[in-house]
Amino acid sequence: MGSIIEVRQVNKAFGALQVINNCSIEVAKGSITGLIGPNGAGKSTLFNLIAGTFAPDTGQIIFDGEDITAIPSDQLFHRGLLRTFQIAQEFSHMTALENLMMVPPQAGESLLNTWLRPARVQQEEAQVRQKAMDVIEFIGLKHVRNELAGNLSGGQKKLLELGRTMMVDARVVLLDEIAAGVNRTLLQDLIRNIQRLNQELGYTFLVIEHDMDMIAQLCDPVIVLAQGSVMVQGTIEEIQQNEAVIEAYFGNDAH
Ligand SMILES: Nc1ncnc2c1ncn2[C@@H]1O[C@H](COP(=O)(O)OP(=O)(O)OP(=O)(O)O)[C@@H](O)[C@H]1O
Repeated sequence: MGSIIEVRQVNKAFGALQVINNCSIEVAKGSITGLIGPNGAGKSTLFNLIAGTFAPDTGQIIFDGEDITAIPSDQLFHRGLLRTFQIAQEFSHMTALENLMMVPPQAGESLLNTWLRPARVQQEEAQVRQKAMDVIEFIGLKHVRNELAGNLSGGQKKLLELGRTMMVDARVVLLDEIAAGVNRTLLQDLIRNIQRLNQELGYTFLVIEHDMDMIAQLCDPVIVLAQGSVMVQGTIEEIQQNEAVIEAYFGNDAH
C-alpha cells in the first residue's frame, strides 16, 4: 500500500521552542493511522503543518505524490485533505442539515456564475441538499436534521463534524481528539462511521487521540510522537509493550 501523506524531515519552532524536530512519518493510503504521545509532544502542531495551518521551517510535506509544503488549508481542503472542525458559534444557530449545506462548494463556483445562471444554481442547491440528506442518513442523524446544531449532544456534534467531511468528498481526514466529551454509546457510532468511511468510501484517517480504547479499536498502525519526533511505530499491541513508550508516555504511572 502506497503512502498518501509523507512528512519528510520537518522542523517547526515557536520562538526558542523546537516543537517538531526532524520528524518523518508516512500515512498509508486507506489506513486509519493513530498518532499518540504525551502532552506537548507536538501532535496538534504536526496536524497543523499537514493541514496547511502553519508552514514548516524546513522539510517537506507530500500529499498523494505532490509537494504541498506550505499550501494553505483552504486549498488543501478542496483537494480532499481536511481536518474536522468544531461547530463554530455562528453555525450552532443553524440546523444540522443546514450545517452540512454550508460546507464551501467544490471548485467552479463563482459569483458571476451564480448571477448569470440562476437556474443552474437552483439545481446545484437541490443537489447539495440531496447530498446533505444522504450524508445525514449515513451518519445516523436523520432524526435530528432539523434541530439547531447548538442543541445537539457532544457526540452528535462530532458525528456532524465527520459528516461535513463527506460534503467535499474527502480523501484524507485528520481527526483531532474527536472522542473527547462523547458518551460511550455515541462513541461506538462514531467509531463505526469512521470505519465505514474508511471501508466503503476509501477515506484515509490520521487520528490524534488520548482515548486508548478508541485507538485500539480503530488504528493500525499507531505512531508515537515524543518531543517532536517519532519514537516508535507499530501495532497497538507492539506499542503497549514497548518499554520506551511506557516510560515516555505513562511515566511513573505505569509502574
Ligand atoms: N502557536 C503556538 N505558539 C507557541 N507555542 C505553541 C503553539 N502551538 C503549540 N505550541 C507549543 O508547542 C508544544 C507542542 O504543542 P502541541 O499542541 O502540538 O502538542 P500536543 O502533542 O498536541 O499536546 P496535547 O496532547 O497536550 O494536545 C507545546 O509546548 C505548546 O505550548
